[in-house]
Amino acid sequence: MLNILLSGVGGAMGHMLQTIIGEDPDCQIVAGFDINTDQDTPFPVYSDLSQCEEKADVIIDFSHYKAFDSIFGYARDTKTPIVIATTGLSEANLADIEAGGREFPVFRTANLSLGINLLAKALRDMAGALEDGFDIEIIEKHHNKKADAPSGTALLLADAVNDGLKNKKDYTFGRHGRDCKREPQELGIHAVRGGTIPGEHTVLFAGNDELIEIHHTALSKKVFANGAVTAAKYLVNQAPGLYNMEMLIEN
Ligand SMILES: NC(=O)C1=CN([C@@H]2O[C@H](COP(=O)(O)OP(=O)(O)OC[C@H]3O[C@@H](n4cnc5c(N)ncnc54)[C@H](OP(=O)(O)O)[C@@H]3O)[C@@H](O)[C@H]2O)C=CC1
Ligand SMILES: O=C(O)C1=N[C@H](C(=O)O)C[C@H](O)C1
Repeated sequence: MLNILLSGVGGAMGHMLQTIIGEDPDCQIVAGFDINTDQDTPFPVYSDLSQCEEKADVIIDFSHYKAFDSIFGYARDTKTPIVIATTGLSEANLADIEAGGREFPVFRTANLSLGINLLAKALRDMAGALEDGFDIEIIEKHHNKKADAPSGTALLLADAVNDGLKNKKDYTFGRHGRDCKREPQELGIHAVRGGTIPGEHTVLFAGNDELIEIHHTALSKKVFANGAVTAAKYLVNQAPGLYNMEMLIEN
């Protein structure tokens, strides 16, 4: 039985994880973490993890960038493997993750779907081949409750494109004004928010008289929750290090 500490219990993903883990005979949630501990759960929820007496095999974190120091600090102190799905992390947070990976297993990805990660791989190859003459723009659409913009996935896809380019692009976040003509070195990233959209990402390669559009739609939040449980099962068997979805897929 895999014992999980769930971070972000009261959030949209926290609720989806409780459903998915509840249906999995090989996993259970033994404790939770959230800023709000007044949750209707069969396991204890802590806002201060120094109070947590339960021992988890792995932590799954879908919370908020402001929660990062608490949840990651607990993982580091207890050497508990952690799957970090939260987006909007700072450069300092990423440096902590890098350092933490030298001491215990750390899995981080901005998107736990198989499709987005296969797409990222394909974009790395495509970008180099289309380098000359194509302008690249990324458009992401999410629900109206999303805190961060652009999405972590849009940045993941932009980084994958840039990895494949000899001449790296500069990211331009949105575009408005009377004097903002597109420059060739720009890679535009645009965020749309509304309703309950679970997550859509489109990468445009716009050339002369031709347009390539590569599109991914998450049809529900389930795809992320299932991906998180798969990542947790994979991570508990790993040595200290940094892990991501591409590594899991290739495993
Ligand atoms: N990598 C991936 O595949 C995916 C990543 N995500 C990411 O996961 C994160 C959560 O998403 P989602 O569930 O939709 O967001 P929600 O806003 O619905 O949930 C976030 C939860 O974290 C809690 N929280 C907020 N601030 C703190 C804090 N300082 N300390 C502890 N807990 C806190 C919230 O409490 P309260 O409501 O009281 O503020 C809430 O319960 C986001 O960063 C999102 O981008 C989402 C889906 C897929
Ligand atoms: O907040 C969300 O909902 C999502 N966040 C992730 C992101 O920022 O890329 C992943 C997914 O698109 C859903």
